[in-house]
Amino acid sequence: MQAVTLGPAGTYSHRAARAVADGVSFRESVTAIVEAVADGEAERGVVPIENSIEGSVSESLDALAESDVAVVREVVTPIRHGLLAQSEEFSVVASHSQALAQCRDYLEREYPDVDQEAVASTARGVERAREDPSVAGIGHPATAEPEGEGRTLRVLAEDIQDQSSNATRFLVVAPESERSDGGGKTSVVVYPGTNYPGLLLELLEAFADRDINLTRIESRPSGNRLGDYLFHVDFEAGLYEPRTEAALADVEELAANGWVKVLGSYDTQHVVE
Ligand SMILES: O=C(O)C(=O)C[C@]1(C(=O)O)C=C[C@@H](O)C=C1
Repeated sequence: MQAVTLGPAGTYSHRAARAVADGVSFRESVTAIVEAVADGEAERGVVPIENSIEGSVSESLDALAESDVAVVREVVTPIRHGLLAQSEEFSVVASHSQALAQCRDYLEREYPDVDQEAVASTARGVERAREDPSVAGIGHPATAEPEGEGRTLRVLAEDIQDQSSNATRFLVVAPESERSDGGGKTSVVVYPGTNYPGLLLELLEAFADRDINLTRIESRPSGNRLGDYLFHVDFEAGLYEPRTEAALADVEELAANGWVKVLGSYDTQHVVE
């Protein structure tokens, strides 16, 4: 199985993708990854969806809501950041915005005068540090060694994330035709297309009445107008279960003026390294 994920080589997404695919190639954004799967260019895509410190990756949520793909697995992996540079003498830290945010307190405490630069991925920041002595990157410590040509960086500090138990959840996306009914979890996106007192309560009751545990609910702007939202809902039940069918029938009814996108059922895989 071939997968596309966020590049270049050495990103945390790459580490997650390696656990589910034999071959991995790269794109520059999560939107491009989801599009590659939707357009049939790739069999699988691996995108970060949520981090235990920084919360949701909104670009991934929006790409899932906008494209016709299925979710076939989730991968949860610990994120332990290192600070990598040619020497202690740097004036810029370059990394993915999520990684910079996960290390906010550390950077403010240890390097208050250093500028922060958001780049497309942690590996892209490490690449910048390899080329430029005034730049440090934040990334997996193993990326201090280049995969091919290039300078080996010093690992100036390890475990610099603001909470020791930092973890990111990735979703594995597949073509829509591979959507599965089997699995312990299911993801749906609901656009009610209406707004009245108690709407959200009714949405939640559809699951509560069937004793289905929600693991996440996240609202995102629909993009149509201010105050108009769609909801990403993840829950602990499979589409094959009658209680899920009953809950989703209620959800379809309350979204009669909008739409419900069922992304599919899947299981969780924990990847330690
Ligand atoms: O830049 C990377 O290494 C990525 O794979 C992206 C990403 C993210 O978007 O959250 C993945 C895991 C970490 O939380 C930090 C960055």
